[in-house]
Amino acid sequence: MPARHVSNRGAISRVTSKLDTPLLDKVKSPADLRLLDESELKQLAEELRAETIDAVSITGGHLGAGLGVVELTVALHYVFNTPEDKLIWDVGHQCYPHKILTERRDRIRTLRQGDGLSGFTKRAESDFDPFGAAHSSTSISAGLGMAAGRDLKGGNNNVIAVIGDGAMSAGMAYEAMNNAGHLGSRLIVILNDNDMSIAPPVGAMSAYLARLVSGPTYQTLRDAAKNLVKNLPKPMFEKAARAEEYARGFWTGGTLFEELGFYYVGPVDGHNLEHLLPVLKNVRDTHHGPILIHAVTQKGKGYAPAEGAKDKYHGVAKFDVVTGKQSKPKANAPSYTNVFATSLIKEAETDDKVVAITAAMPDGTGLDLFGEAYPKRTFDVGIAEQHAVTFAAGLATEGFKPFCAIYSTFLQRAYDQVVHDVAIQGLPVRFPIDRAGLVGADGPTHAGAFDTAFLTCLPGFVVMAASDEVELRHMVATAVAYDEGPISFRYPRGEGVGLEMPERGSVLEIGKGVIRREGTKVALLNFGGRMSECLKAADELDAAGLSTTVADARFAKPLDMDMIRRLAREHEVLVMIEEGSAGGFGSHVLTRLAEEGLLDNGLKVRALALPDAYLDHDKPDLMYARAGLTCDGILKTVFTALGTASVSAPQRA
Ligand SMILES: Cc1ncc(C[n+]2csc(CCOP(=O)(O)OP(=O)(O)O)c2C)c(N)n1
Ligand SMILES: CC(=O)[C@@H](O)[C@H](O)COP(=O)(O)O
Ligand SMILES: [Mg+2]
Repeated sequence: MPARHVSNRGAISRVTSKLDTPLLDKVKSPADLRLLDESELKQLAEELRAETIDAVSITGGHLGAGLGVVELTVALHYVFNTPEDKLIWDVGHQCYPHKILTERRDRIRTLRQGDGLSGFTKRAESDFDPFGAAHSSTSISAGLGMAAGRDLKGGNNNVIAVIGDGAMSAGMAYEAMNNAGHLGSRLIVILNDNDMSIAPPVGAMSAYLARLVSGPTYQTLRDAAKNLVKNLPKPMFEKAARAEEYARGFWTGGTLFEELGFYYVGPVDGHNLEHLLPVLKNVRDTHHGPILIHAVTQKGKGYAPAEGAKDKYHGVAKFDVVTGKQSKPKANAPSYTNVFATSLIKEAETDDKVVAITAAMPDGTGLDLFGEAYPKRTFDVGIAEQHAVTFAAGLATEGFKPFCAIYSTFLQRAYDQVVHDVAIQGLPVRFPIDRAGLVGADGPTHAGAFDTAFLTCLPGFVVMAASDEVELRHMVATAVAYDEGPISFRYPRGEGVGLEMPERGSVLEIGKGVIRREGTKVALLNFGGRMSECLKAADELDAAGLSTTVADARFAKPLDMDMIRRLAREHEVLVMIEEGSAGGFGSHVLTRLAEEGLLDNGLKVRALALPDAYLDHDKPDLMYARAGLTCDGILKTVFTALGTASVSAPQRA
């Protein structure tokens, strides 16, 4: 049964460009691009860069990465016969120039908006997107699979995977390269080395690449490369194949890649079409493989505000093109991320066992702040979530209190490590889970939908969710104090509700929830970030004469069964609400109610969770409304349970 995708089917404006782009105007698709003369491509790239900047200034999104691959995008679609030749973008956040060149320029200003273009590559969106992305380091595996499929079918098309230096720090990339080297498939990997991840890169790989790029050969080549590449033997590998070593380590010797069975070509200047085009043509026409082209680029290239920014404008709000000034909405309250980071810093002041781990997301998780306070107790392991979890487990065996901070969606990548290396051994690793629930513009690939379900099924795991920023501060303190085994606490992307914050969190009693307001007929049992919607619904239910209790479960494991039994016995309707998929909090409550016979006496019980579907990107509130997880959805559920569906929600003033 195909997975369902739910999106807003409303109309959306297709704002078109007002820029003067005479060459780009001729290019609706790569077929048009390939009609241009090579001498026109430099100007086309400049127009494409301007269009990308203008579009993202309106939509916001991932700008820096796309600016870094403008020339590469033009060269790849010019040399290769896309979409027959498969072009895969790793992570896919750099795909905006690609989308503009592949029949989507007229929609590029709908990027990341409801019913608009996805911010990543997406199969359902275009034949030019052979593989969906957004989580990093998948492109080589997918490309190798396509190459193997091609060979089985006797096909002859090329497969090209473009992967960044950051994405190359993930284990999956090596698994794929190792297999590619073994298979000897005709696969082209382009390492887009801009010496940047989201933050400056970490790890031995980035040091290795820096050596290759800074090596004397490359430096010399960069000056003389123009002549050299023009005289490059065609195809270069046939001529050099006799000198296997020479062929594999062409120009500068990418030993690491050669050992994995790749022909290494590079480094080449990824912004110089006169370098790129002959190399890509040669690689296209050779029958050797797999080949890795090491392209050196600059994230944010060609836009001064991006080039000058520490994060190279990796992810931006709408901005003024002239000044680069981003228009970020004024925050009404500190973000959950900031509350987590400041709370952890506070705890670490008096507990030197507290350490923190991030997988290449220091800013996004707030561990950049923790790292400023405690640099020796902060570890950025690169885009390597699997390693991060087991590394944290190792720290826990040494008596430390590791806070392994990974977004919900990215924690999915390390699930076996969570089970095998942490849970089964009962190691006290702490999991701060940011971006829990729906995240909005990043869409289904980044939704934090499944962590409650995949953690509550693990014996010995303590699973918490913060219903506001004060609760989050308490949960950080609780996680520091709890040393009996693994513990997680989830919290949403964005701002808190604007509460007065205690200086320091209080340690919560494990497995105990709290009643926020007392009623007698309806009970709303909330787990996580829907608390404000529950309180709004309770106001409306009270106004409709339906006295309503609101409880904060705080824990999905262990459940506060004393409180749940009381709610079930003392109310006619019990509704559980969570920002997660089925199989999580509500499912476990239902199971326990059934086991204890609490469903036998006519209790009207409903479990509100995310639908069994992938929700396309939009504003989070609209997505939650579509999921039935807002005040109106709760009201509708209660009235239907009471059989008073005809009683519509009281008309609001
Ligand atoms: C598995 C996974 N972890 C983390 C992220 C968050 N993330 C998005 S882009 C990025 C950096 C990618 O660096 P690189 O591959 O060098 O691409 P660049 O942005 O430099 O073009 C990260 C860590 C992700 N998309 N997937
Ligand atoms: C492309 C990618 O995966 C990250 O840049 C992600 O989009 C960050 O998400 P936040 O904006 O929620 O930090
Ligand atoms: Mg990079």
